[in-house]
Amino acid sequence: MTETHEVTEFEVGDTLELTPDAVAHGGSFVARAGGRVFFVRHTAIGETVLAKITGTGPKKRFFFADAIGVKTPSEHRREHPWPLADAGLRENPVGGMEFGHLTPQYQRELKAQVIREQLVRLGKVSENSALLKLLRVEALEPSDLGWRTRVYFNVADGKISMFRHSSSERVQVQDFPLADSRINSLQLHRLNLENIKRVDVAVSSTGQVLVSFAVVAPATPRQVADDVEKQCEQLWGNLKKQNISLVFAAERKGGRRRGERPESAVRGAGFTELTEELSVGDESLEWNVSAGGFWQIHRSAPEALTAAVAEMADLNAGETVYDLYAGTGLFTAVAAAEVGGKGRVLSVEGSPLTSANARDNFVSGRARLADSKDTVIDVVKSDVGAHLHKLVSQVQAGKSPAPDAVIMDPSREGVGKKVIESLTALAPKRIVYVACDPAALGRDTGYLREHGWELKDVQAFDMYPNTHHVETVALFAHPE
Ligand SMILES: C[S@@+](CC[C@H](N)C(=O)[O-])C[C@H]1O[C@@H](n2cnc3c(N)ncnc32)[C@H](O)[C@@H]1O
Repeated sequence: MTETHEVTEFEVGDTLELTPDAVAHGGSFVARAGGRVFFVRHTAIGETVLAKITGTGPKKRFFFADAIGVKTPSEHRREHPWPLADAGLRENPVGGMEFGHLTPQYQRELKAQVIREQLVRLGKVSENSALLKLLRVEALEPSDLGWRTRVYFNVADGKISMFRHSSSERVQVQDFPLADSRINSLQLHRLNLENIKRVDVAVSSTGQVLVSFAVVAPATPRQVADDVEKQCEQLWGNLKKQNISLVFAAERKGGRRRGERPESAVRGAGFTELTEELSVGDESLEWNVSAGGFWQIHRSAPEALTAAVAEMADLNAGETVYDLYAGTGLFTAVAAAEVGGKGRVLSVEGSPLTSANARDNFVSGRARLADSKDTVIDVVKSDVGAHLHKLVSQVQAGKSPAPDAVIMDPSREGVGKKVIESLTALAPKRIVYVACDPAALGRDTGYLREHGWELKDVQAFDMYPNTHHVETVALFAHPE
């Protein structure tokens, strides 16, 4: 017998009462009403809200909605730390702090639920697995604010601004509570930024501040630089003494023509790269990172992630390691010290700028410890999939050493099927997967399991407090 359910027709703009019963990947919550599924933002599991429908899925099979009023609040609610991002105070709040209305501990519980759900649903890991039952998302620091060392602002009417949640509408801002206090203390909102489209600010662990301005044509970086530098000096005093550098570059629109040299201007302290540092015992590792090059954005991420990766990779002296999606070489440096002078590390990164940073960091020796002084480190600028494809035949022909372990830390889209096929052919003993998107990790876990790999360990870190994002580190190996 077929059961029939009455289905209510809904339209964008309708309001209705909803009580979510689960958290979804992406920061919304799942609720059901009138035979339909709703993905509701700015709420929590178990609370009843008045929600307004903001969009629909294909054939109106599901709907997107925003909570616009709370009828029965969750016990996990708190006052949002940033009124501009508080959906309780305004419709269409500023984005970037979509979990701010929830206590940090509850945010971490939700993130753990999302990781578990993606690993079970897409990765086909058993929901009864002890690894998933024991999974907790660890806080990196006591405070859930002030952790971002990299922030960008758009410019609207000459003033720094940020986008409303899922919108291209910009709102002028005075500060950003997730930003490191050194960024907020610059009071960038006091600058008049005519002819500037975007401002990127980065502070390093060594106390440098790099402010990059994207200049809109027909104005040129040099035309804009003197005026902005003057304003910055009035606001912050002598830039060299303050260790602040200003970089002005033409806004990049659809890439540049071959051979075209971008005009740029540098003012203040004059550096265009930041030096990042990580203490390791009595020594320290250093990496130079260009403006626009990749570095982990949470202040404590390098320490937490290198510890988790080193523990899971469990490297031995003399081993060969691949560090894929290697950035400026954070994990390459740690792996090189573990495998020592008789080992080797292959560091593959696709961005020309970031890969050039990595090369320089290892050639100069700044990212080497005494133990890795003589380690062979090959820095390759390439797409990971394309390079692994080439390596499979080289390794099989005995022209290149097979990897004992692979570390991979892709961008949000994950690694995909082809990379996993190549890795399976290369047959490392361990694969450590650092994932910033639980859905991509879930999907890739499914592919890895299809190729005989087993999930052996999983740890998660709250590297993005007050947002729905989370970082997961997973270990895969073949069954014993
Ligand atoms: C999340 S970052 C990780 C960087 C590094 N592991 C770290 O912790 O500093 C991912 C890096 O992968 C690079 N990347 C993304 N897709 C790539 C691809 N298909 N091939 C090579 N590199 C890629 C990006 O440029 C970025 O530097």
